[in-house]
Amino acid sequence: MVKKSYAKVNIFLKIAGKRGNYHELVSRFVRVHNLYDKLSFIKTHRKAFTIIGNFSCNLETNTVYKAYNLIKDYDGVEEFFLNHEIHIEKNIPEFAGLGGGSSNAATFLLMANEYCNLNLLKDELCDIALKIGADVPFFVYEYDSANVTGIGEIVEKFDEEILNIETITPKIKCNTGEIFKIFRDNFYKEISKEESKKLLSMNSLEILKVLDIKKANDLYESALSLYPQLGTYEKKDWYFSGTGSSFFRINNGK
Ligand SMILES: C[C@@](CO)(OP(=O)(O)O)[C@H](O)COP(=O)(O)OP(=O)(O)OC[C@H]1O[C@@H](n2ccc(N)nc2=O)[C@H](O)[C@@H]1O
Ligand SMILES: Nc1ncnc2c1ncn2[C@@H]1O[C@H](COP(=O)(O)OP(=O)(O)O)[C@@H](O)[C@H]1O
Repeated sequence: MVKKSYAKVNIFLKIAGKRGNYHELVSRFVRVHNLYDKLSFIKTHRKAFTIIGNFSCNLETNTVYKAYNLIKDYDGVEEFFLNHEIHIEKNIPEFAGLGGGSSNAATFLLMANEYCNLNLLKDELCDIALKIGADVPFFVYEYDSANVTGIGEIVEKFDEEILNIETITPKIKCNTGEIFKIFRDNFYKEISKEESKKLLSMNSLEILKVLDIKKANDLYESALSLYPQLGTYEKKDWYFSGTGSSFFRINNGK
């Protein structure tokens, strides 16, 4: 019972509006094939819910624990996790804009659905996923590439060639909430409907040909103003994922 839990990057990330304290996104999410954690369920006699892994967070804030709490009342789930430990081999850096925690929660839901015979449909898993975090639905659908809108709940598969993505993650702990706040106060702008339609229809390689790092990610300038050290990692053909701190480039055809 082992499953890979992939990282993602945001090829582009634009803001389309406000929803309460949140912001609506227009974004292309793409799975990073060579960067993943591994989740496994291993039989145990411990008789207590257990997650084993190299995290900086405590159990209560772990996304996998949040996911467990949302499904534990389904038949057989509690019993299953009294008898199986969850092991997570962490390779995706945290606070990285690579969605590691969100990906782990989605992978856990997919595995629990299978091994506890819950028979939940993807759309039902997506409703649960959204309660954990905005990026979790993307990972539940297991698409290589998708257009993601709303605050993350609208996920539409995008057909394109598999991208060979290289990432670097500076050791800078970017705070997502702080970055959105600076954006709202100092850099706020909304993408137009026409621009949004255009980007959502273009493939990722085309998009990156026409956008530079600042135009591709509306949150980059806000992140840079909070964490100026990020600027030292800026290089030609590299882009910024989510709220950072990771930069990425595409190596297809190189
Ligand atoms: C912007 C993205 C794009 O992938 O950044 P990364 O986390 O990947 O870097 C994500 O959607 C982030 O989602 P997630 O990391 O789950 O954010 P949350 O923990 O839910 O939100 C932390 C805080 O950021 C702000 N927030 C988050 C998401 C959003 N669409 N609008 C917001 O304004 C809110 O103030 C919220 O309290
Ligand atoms: N299973 C998990 N793996 C990694 N981080 C987690 C997990 N559960 C909760 N977190 C917490 O989530 C935050 C980072 O989220 P993560 O998804 O790794 O990165 P990002 O939001 O930068 O893409 C940190 O506060 C981290 O401690």
